[in-house]
Amino acid sequence: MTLRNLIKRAARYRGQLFAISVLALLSSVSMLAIPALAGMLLGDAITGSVMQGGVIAALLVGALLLTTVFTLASNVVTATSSARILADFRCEVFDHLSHLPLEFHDNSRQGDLIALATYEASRLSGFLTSTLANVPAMLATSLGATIALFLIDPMLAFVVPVLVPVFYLALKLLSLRLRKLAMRAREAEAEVYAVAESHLQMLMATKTFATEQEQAARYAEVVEESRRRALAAQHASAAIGPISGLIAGCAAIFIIAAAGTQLSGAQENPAELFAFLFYAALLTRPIGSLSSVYGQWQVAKGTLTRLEQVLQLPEESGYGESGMITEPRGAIAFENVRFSYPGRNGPIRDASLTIAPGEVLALIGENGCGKTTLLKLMLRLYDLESGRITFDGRDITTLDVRSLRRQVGYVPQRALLFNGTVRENLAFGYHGSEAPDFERALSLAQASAFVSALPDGLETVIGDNGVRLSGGQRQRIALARAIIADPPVLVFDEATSMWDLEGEAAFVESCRDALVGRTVLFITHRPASLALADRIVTVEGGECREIRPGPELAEILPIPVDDNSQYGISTGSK
Ligand SMILES: Nc1ncnc2c1ncn2[C@@H]1O[C@H](COP(=O)(O)OP(=O)(O)OP(=O)(O)O)[C@@H](O)[C@H]1O
Repeated sequence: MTLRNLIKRAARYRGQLFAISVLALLSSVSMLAIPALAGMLLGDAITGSVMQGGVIAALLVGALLLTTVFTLASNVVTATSSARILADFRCEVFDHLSHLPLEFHDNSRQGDLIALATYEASRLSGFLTSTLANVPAMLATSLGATIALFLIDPMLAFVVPVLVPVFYLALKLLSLRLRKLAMRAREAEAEVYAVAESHLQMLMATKTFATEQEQAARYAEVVEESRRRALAAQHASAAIGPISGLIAGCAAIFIIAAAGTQLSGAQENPAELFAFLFYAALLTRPIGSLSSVYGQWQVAKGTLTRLEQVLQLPEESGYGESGMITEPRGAIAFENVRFSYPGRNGPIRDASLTIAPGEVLALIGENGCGKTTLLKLMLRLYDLESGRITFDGRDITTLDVRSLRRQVGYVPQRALLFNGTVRENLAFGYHGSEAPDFERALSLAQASAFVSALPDGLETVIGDNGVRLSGGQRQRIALARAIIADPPVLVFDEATSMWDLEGEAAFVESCRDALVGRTVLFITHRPASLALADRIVTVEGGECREIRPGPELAEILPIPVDDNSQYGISTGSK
């Protein structure tokens, strides 16, 4: 199964792999001439035939030159192809990972996936180009050397087949152990990536809790484990070459001894004796390499299995040509929606909710009741257990997910920014053909003042996750980004939770006009934002329930009734 997968995968690069094989073959063919010529040269030197010796020496230099040129060319093509294949593997793994459902990512370790897309992919490309493509040349050298030995002494015809099973058995025993060790080494290496990544992400917490020593100790622990496991695998792998070399060496001695009677006449023809010895020596090289190919194949098999495990996972459904949304209105309906995360019961049990185009709806409810989950379900980031969600009356499962998601400007609880300039971050979700209106979006998101105060304005680089900005500033950039995308539906998940009250009030004010005609869903408990809502819905016990203005709303809101009125919310108690 794995071999078939590898062949399928390698088929895409047959041109490059063929070129490597041919060059390596040519190199080994020219190399095969060397023992015969060297034998003749030595024989002539002993018998004193100087004239012929000059020609043979020239031929020998020619064979050496050819071998060097072909080996060089093969190495260059190997390096070029390996880099190409690695780049393709990386992109394929990355592309597949970004199309896998969120559920997969929720249950995976990022470090593990990064290891897969980087060093595991490089291992496989190396195996294909440096090892597999050289197998024909190794076989050709072994076969050529064996034939040459046969021609010199036919008695070997009986000796060589006897050696094959001995080789096979020794290799089988070694490689079984190697495969297990390589798998364990791979797991430990992935753990090193995972711990390093998590440590860097948690650096702020590490510093504020002053746990640098504990983190360093934890990292040293996984590094040590990885070192031990890698060493064990390398020892097993390193043993294969010398052990097979030893067997091959013993075999060469055995062959010489077995063919001793024939070679006793060597004094008359020393060229044959030398050629024979050189071919016997030449034979040990490809046999040693072929046996380490076997070991490397065991390691590559582990890598390939892991890659296939991920690459065979089905991508999110809904990526297709059909189900495009051409004239969005922004009507959304949840109909008896039920959804549970894997291994959990809930949080959404039977949620029904209808949102009209252009309506502004606030979702409230206690922590963990399922508000964010509802928004994610609307974006089809997870599949429902039962019920359905519609967009403009069409079941979202019949829509192209990209088309659906492009109708929605989603601002998550934690602003997701990357290490680029403010401008690049703002343009991240923009698909329009005209230049995006940065100024308007920044002004709506109350971000114009602070962005123009940044050292390079829009061109300021904001660091990983926008670390060089404050929490509220990050949220403003994330919000401006959603506005720039100009979608008919805007979804704000606690998007202003870090804003100062003044900024939030100004945002609400500017939204009154700017967001007219758009469907807006937002999760918030902040009165200023709630003031925007046409309706307020709470999520309770996995269901949605509308809250009418009145004492209930006053009870839910974490501020006095009088303060609510200041933001234009009617609690009905006056
Ligand atoms: N990826 C996940 N896998 C498993 N359970 C999850 C996942 N995401 C959320 N949950 C669980 O689902 C429940 C609802 O989470 P959700 O984020 O929707 O709550 P919320 O109402 O938005 O909460 P908050 O007000 O704290 O943001 C919680 O109990 C949470 O533990």
